[in-house]
Amino acid sequence: MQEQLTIIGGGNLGKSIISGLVSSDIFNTSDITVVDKSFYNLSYVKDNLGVNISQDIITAIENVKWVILCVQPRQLEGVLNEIKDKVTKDQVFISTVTGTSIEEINQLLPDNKVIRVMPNTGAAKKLSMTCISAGKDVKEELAIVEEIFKTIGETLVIEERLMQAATVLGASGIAFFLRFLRAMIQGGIQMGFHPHEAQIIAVQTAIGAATLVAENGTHPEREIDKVTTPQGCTIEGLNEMEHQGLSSSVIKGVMASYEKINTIK
Ligand SMILES: NC(=O)C1=CN([C@@H]2O[C@H](COP(=O)(O)OP(=O)(O)OC[C@H]3O[C@@H](n4cnc5c(N)ncnc54)[C@H](O)[C@@H]3O)[C@@H](O)[C@H]2O)C=CC1
Ligand SMILES: O=C(O)[C@@H]1CCC=N1
Repeated sequence: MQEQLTIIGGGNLGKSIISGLVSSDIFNTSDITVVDKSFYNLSYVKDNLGVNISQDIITAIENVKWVILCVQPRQLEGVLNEIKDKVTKDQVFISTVTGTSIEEINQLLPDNKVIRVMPNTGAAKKLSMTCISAGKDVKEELAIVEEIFKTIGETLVIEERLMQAATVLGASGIAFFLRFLRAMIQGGIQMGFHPHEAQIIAVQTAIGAATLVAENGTHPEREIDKVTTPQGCTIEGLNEMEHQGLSSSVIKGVMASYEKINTIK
């Protein structure tokens, strides 16, 4: 793409998105700029990702078509107030900011098209799940944003009312799956593997499990049935996990996260 892209906020998610984008070829590296207050984050970006860096937010968005907002919810209002008198109508704002609606952003940037996206840190490996929503009048830009995020993983266009749920399932979901993975590794160590061996086995098994469902399109329980030999060790382990509340605690955790997200500002 010939146009330029600026990311405001080169923190955890910003760095993951940039890592993915520089290893895809949708933008030239020289057309990507990261602006951040933190020199520490900027020097990481410069040294490892090779894109332009800036601490001057106004200069960094000048003549740039696409602006990704990637700051924490509490930081967003300050950023929008800083730039609102300098933006031009043709600039499109792509917000990753949790819990902030398109309408709220349009209150400060009334003349700009705004698209909400919810990627995850898998973006760094081009394995993001990115949910996207936009208003009715932004069809053309929505298609381009889909194209951009498709280069760093899977995308799904959703209604904006589902953005909070997408955040919990798809973005926080990275942490939820990793906690389960950690528990598997701990079990492996207790059975006698060195931690690094347990990690190799658990990680590859997780990739295999997810790939079976992704590529076969089957329900997870169908793939579970293929593993559970009658009276075998798998069903013994699964039933004990359920007696201890595995599914129930995961669903309760997801819902606690969902309740919290509606209070974030
Ligand atoms: N970390 C994750 O996995 C995900 C985060 N999100 C959302 O993305 C947004 C960013 O999250 P993180 O990257 O985790 O936060 P972070 O705190 O790691 O990064 C935010 C960055 O913005 C910079 N910043 C703050 N105010 C600024 C300003 N006025 N001008 C320039 N730079 C400024 C900070 O220095 C920091 O580097 C949040 O709204 C978060 O809820 C969404 C999905 C996943
Ligand atoms: O924990 C958070 O609030 C953000 C949103 C999803 C991932 N990190």
